[in-house]
Amino acid sequence: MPMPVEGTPEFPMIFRTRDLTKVYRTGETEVHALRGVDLNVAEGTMAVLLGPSGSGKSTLLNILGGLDTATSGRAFFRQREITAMAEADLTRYRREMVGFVFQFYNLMPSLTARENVDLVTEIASRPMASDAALELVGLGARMDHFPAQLSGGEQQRVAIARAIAKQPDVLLCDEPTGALDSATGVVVLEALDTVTRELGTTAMLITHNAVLAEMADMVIRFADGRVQEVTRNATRRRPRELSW
Ligand SMILES: Nc1ncnc2c1ncn2[C@@H]1O[C@H](COP(=O)(O)OP(=O)(O)OP(=O)(O)O)[C@@H](O)[C@H]1O
Repeated sequence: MPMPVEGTPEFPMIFRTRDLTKVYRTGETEVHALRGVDLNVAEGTMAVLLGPSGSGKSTLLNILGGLDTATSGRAFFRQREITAMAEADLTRYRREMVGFVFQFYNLMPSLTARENVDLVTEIASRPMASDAALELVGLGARMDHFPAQLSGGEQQRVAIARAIAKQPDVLLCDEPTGALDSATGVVVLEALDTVTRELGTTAMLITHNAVLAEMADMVIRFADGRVQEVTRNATRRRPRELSW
């Protein structure tokens, strides 16, 4: 079957970047974190980003998510140029469109799982119910538990529920299983896989585990601040089907 032509109305892009660069300056030192990134990510894609430590993966995700700004080049979210947004627009973009999941869960220890998710749903414009979000990640029975009463994997699933409860258009995940053993990691990735399939959410997932490439539609390999290679899988496999 021929590959669909990217960027057509039938196959629209959610993210596009053109010659995106990022230079961090600390005193006299310059770090070229991104050295010209050109990338197209189609709507509804599960993208996995692989590459050595320091190759620029987090920097790219942070710019796409409006947490950081580029030094030069352009990045678009659909028809909107992220790299041209003023601070207030970036904040609105981030709040309405983007869900983040990080390696560390950043839950409020004094709030239950449900209350942690409520924090986001209360300020979102079209949230799903917190209970429904927690059900989606398999924590329906644990909604009234505090973070200290939950395992690491369960806490990360609360963080995923929190990220998806506002029904973001895109979910950006920076090493979400980095702090978990592989058995727990599979459960967390299953939750991510399920919610993104059910909600049709585009996801970009940074990992050091090359096995996870198989759960992606699109695999982006980074090296030295550049996209070294983009490959596509005909089908995306369930995390539990992967051999770890
Ligand atoms: N805020 C910052 N100030 C200065 N340098 C930074 C900053 N953030 C990142 N860098 C540098 O930019 C480069 C790219 O970092 P980045 O975190 O994007 O890489 P990464 O591929 O995500 O790495 P890892 O897999 O270790 O998370 C690194 O050399 C890093 O030290």
